[in-house]
Amino acid sequence: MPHDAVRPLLVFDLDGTLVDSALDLMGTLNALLVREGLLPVPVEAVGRMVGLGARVLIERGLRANGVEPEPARVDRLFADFLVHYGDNIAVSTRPYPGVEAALDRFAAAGWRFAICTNKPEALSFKLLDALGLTSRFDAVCGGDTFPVRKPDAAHLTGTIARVRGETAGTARAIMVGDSHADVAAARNAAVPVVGVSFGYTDKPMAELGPDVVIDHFDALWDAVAGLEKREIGRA
Ligand SMILES: O=C(O)COP(=O)(O)O
Ligand SMILES: [Mg+2]
Repeated sequence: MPHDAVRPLLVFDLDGTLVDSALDLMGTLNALLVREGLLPVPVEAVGRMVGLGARVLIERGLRANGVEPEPARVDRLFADFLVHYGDNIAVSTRPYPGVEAALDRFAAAGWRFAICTNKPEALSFKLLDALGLTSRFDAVCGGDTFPVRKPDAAHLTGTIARVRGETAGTARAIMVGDSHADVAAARNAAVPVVGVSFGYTDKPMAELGPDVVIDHFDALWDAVAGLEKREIGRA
C-alpha cells in the first residue's frame, strides 16, 4: 500500500449524500416550528432547505412561514435543534443503498475516507456512531469545525489536511456531494467532484456542474476511475 500522504482520498458530504436524513432533519425542524405556533414545512421541501447547516435550515423554516428570522430567535431555536435532533438523529436516517459495499471496495483498494459536512461536528459524529460508520473515516469535519464552511474551499482543504497533514496537498482527493455547496467548495479548492442525483438540491445535480453525476453508489467506482484517468492525463 502506498505511503499515507499519497493514498487516494474520498471526501463525502453527509446529509443527502451518504445518508438519507430528510425525515429526521425535517422532523426536528417541524417540531420546533409547531412549538413556535408556526406551520410545518413538507418533507419534500428538503431540497431547498438543507445544505448550509442547521442555522440556515431554521431560518428557511421561519421564512417559509413568512417570518423574518431574528438572530436571537434563531439562536434559541438552534439550541433547541441541537437537543431535539440529537435525540432523534437516527430514527429514520439510514445510509443510501450501496454505501457500505462501495466503502468496502474503495477501502480494499487503499482509499481513505473523510466527511466534510455543514452539519455541526458533534451531531455528525453522533449520527455516524448511531449508524456504526464512524471508524470508516479518518476525519469528520462539520460546519463548525473551521471558521468557514462549504462552499468555502478551506472547509474542504482543511478536511483533507486533517487526514494527510498540512503540507500534503489535494492530489488524488475527490469530493462526493449532493448540493451546490459541495460542487462549489470542490471547484473553489480545485478538487474533482462527483455529484449524486438522489440528494437534497433544488436544481438537478447535472445543472450544478459536477465532473460526473451518479444515480447510485454502485456507480461510484467507475465514476472515480474515470476522474483518476483524466487527472493522470492532465498531470
Ligand atoms: O446540515 C446541513 O444543512 C447540510 O449537511 P451536509 O453538508 O452534510 O449536506
Ligand atoms: Mg448534503
